[in-house]
Amino acid sequence: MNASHETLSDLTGAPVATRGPAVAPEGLTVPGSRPSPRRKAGRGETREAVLEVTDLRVAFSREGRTVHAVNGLSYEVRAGEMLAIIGESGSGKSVSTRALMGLLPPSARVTGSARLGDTELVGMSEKAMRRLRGCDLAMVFQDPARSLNPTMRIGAQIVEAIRAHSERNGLDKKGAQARAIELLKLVRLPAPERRFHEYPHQLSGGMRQRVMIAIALAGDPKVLIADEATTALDVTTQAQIMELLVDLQERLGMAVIMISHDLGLAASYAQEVLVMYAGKAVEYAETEDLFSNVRMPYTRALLGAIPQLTTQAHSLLPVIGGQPPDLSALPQGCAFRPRCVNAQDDCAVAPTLDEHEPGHWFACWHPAESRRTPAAEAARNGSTAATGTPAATGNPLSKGGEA
Ligand SMILES: Nc1ncnc2c1ncn2[C@@H]1O[C@H](COP(=O)(O)OP(=O)(O)OP(=O)(O)O)[C@@H](O)[C@H]1O
Repeated sequence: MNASHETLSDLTGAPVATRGPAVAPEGLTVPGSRPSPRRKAGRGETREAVLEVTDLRVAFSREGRTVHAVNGLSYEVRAGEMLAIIGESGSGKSVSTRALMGLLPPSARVTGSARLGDTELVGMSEKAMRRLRGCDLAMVFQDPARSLNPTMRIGAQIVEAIRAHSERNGLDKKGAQARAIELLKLVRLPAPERRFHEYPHQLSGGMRQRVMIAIALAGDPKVLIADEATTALDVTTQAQIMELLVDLQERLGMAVIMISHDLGLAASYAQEVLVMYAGKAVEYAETEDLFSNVRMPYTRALLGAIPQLTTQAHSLLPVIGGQPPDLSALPQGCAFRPRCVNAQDDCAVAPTLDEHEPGHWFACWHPAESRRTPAAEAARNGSTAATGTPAATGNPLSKGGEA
């Protein structure tokens, strides 16, 4: 844990969010007033990368064929920040993160590198992975009802998770119970002492997801992966859970990888966004930069596939014309070529993911025109100075972004 961040006991009972973004009356952070995201490449980045993924590949053997689900994925996540991984269904979002957790079936072959601090995750033995999983690296899934044991009280489930890490935390049963209550307070479950003794079916969907987050926090993770963690929730609860994650990430100095098909959520809460197609990163930038200056035709298509970027659109899965590629017979060149409005003959050669503008990476020979022309930049800087507010932060989609 980063020493500059608060400890768990500092946090429980302490007032919420004493620095950083503005605080809503209920103590929840306000997405529109979040601080500007920072990025490594040449912008004076100060925060450390806690997870560095390099050329990650995952292939499954299935019925005599090889399914190339992840095809050379690289990114990094820093302490206290959120990276959103977005993309169509089947683009490799879940497989790429499950590979980090060692949660893939034996038919999966994982290569490349994923370094969590000094620890290499790829190729790690199951025994070592069991020690690390839920500890340095934790995951929250879409359906808390299925992840929780319906026959166990929630307190007992959290205590079990804490006790699983007793080698590290040195807590006996009583200490673990006290910590479980602290965790329930930390995730702002109402009436934590009472809820401790309740069963999952007595809680709402949002409360159950808070319990799952408490379990994920039991090992004091450096990186929390939220795989469609709010998809099953109504829009209001979704926002509350996202705000909770943002708050925890900032206060505990934890990095969060948010996997989502919801571009609006990514735009509202993440510092950086990585867009995946056919198991590859095709666009990668700070959130505001990406959504206000989309260069990759696939990202544009994803944005264009959302009928209206209103709150109602939050649960819609973007669907774009044409079929996603067959991952066991990927086409030569750019995998998006058959569906791309800008495709030309030279797309038969695969473009690499390059940093075409400072901090803005994309893999395309014929991208959309950049909005970062000198004139546009001058106008943009002028308008930001004129308003005196972090106009470029928050949810760019709701501020007349690229969509
Ligand atoms: N066990 C498996 N064997 C073979 N192929 C698999 C296996 N698990 C996943 N895949 C394939 O890997 C590809 C990527 O799947 P993944 O679940 O990562 O997609 P995703 O982007 O998370 O999609 P969604 O948003 O629908 O969850 C898919 O084509 C999927 O069919």
